[in-house]
Amino acid sequence: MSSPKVIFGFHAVGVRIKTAPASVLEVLFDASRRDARMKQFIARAQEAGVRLVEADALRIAKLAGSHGHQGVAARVSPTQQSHSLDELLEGLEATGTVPLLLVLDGVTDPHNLGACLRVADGAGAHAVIAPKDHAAGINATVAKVASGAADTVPYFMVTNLARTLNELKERDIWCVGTSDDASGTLYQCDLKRPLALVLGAEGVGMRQLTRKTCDELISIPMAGAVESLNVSVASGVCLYEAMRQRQSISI
Ligand SMILES: C[S@@+](CC[C@H](N)C(=O)[O-])C[C@H]1O[C@@H](n2cnc3c(N)ncnc32)[C@H](O)[C@@H]1O
Repeated sequence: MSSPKVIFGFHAVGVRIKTAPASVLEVLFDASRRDARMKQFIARAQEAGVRLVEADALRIAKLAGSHGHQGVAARVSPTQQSHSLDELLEGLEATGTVPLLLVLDGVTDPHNLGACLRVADGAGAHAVIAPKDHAAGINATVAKVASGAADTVPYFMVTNLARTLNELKERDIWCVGTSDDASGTLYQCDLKRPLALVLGAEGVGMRQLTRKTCDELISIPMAGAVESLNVSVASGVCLYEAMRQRQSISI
């Protein structure tokens, strides 16, 4: 995963300071903001020993390339993803951890990818996997929307998604595809086993080959007039159902 050179927003910058302070080259903050959130942010940055630079909102907006910076932006060096997908899976196997993976087949909108990473982090997914072609990479917008999860959830972009799904199946990871026209539902599906949840692109859903490669297809019940959910919302519904089943929490 190559991280952005500039990240912005309280969450994205705060998580980077917390998880990889050495990669933070400098943090620019809007010196005219004197509110409690900014004061707390500055105190934590000082505690972590990162370089703080006072700046005005215009300079921060220019650096961030966006007005959604909340008065905070950071120049960061890329954090090297320390492992490959294989190494990650072997690590899970070695520790007896049941894999929970989110596979996104062609999600191109950075806001959707950011939201998927955020919910993957929330639900404890071990990685997000996407094809190299036809998918968004991690950029500053993704990092901002992900609120720090772009630094905590490994994102693997693979050359051939169908081949990767077959490799997951060889490792006994059950590949569950999601589509609003599938006859089985999420709630009938056993999500406690080693699992890859496969979601499709914003407009067209999963590609045919991806669909065919899945072990099972499921739908999320829709009670209203709208046919489908946004992909990040669907990711959240599926991942949290997996989390609920695994923790045997009743809701
Ligand atoms: C906006 S939807 C795409 C809808 C598209 N018409 C299709 O054929 O899947 C994006 C993705 O979210 C997931 N999704 C959305 N609503 C769903 C539902 N009701 N059941 C299962 N998956 C759903 C699927 O993975 C879908 O590919």
